[in-house]
Amino acid sequence: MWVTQTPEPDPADRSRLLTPADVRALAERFGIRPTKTLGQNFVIDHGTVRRIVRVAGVGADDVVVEVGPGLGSLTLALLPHVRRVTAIEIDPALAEALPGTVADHAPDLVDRLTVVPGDAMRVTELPGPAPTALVANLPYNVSVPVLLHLLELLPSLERVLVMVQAEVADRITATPGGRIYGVPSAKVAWYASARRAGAVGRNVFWPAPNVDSGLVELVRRPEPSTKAPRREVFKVIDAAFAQRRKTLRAALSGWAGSAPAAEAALRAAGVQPSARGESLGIEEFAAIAEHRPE
Ligand SMILES: C[S@@+](CC[C@H](N)C(=O)[O-])C[C@H]1O[C@@H](n2cnc3c(N)ncnc32)[C@H](O)[C@@H]1O
Repeated sequence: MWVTQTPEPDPADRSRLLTPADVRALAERFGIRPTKTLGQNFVIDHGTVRRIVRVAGVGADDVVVEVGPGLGSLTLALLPHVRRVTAIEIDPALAEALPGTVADHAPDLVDRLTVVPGDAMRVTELPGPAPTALVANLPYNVSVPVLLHLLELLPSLERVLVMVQAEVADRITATPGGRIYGVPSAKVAWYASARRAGAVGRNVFWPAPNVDSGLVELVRRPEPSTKAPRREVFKVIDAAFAQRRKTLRAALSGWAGSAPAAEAALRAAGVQPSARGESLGIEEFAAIAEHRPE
């Protein structure tokens, strides 16, 4: 269940959150040297994790998936407010350490936590009740594929609040017609409506990344009504943006088999063959996929 505003947490919650000194001490204790390849930038700012929880609007009925709990900064902020947190962590040392950290900082909440060690892009099922929300500070190098994989795998996810690189936040939330509208914007639109939900500076992390971050909120909506399977629609999107400066007639000729076949599919879908992919919404991509020549 979604509440429009989460009440301010009890001030006692603050003592459960990780301070900058806690984060460094935990990393030291577990021998964690943050790596760029795994996007390991840990949040050291109480205000940021509390803000993420507040903007996510999660409440006592929510089963939250968190990707990349790291040392537990966001996990500890989430646990007091929700029914369960299922945390998927690829780094075995971090996955192993997390229950102990939660037991130390919030012993009464450790029963609400399930840690799933592994790659969030490869999970095929999750233990426990169906998740209702994804709330995460995503690893930046894989944020879009992780998001798309979990939206597809977990139809019960109603809402998502993720922190991603600012530029990626712009791309996910872009609407047709602009220069930054592209594959992430169109594919995410298959599942959800997206909006920017705030900016976050780089200094809230240890180590600080070279870029600022942005919050993105997604709200699940019905998939476009089309007879074409999602994979086919995504093939059209990939082809349209692989050569985004070309007309759709040219860009989709490989997908359709020839330029005349692409033109026929576009006309049947009510799309101008001289248009470019950046002008199309998800419904139009779905209509084109539906008219793929036999
Ligand atoms: C940006 S850090 C966020 C850590 C923590 N949530 C925080 O806010 O301090 C990203 C985390 O994702 C983990 N990670 C990276 N790639 C992953 C993947 N494919 N699946 C699951 N976790 C991943 C990293 O090990 C790291 O803990």
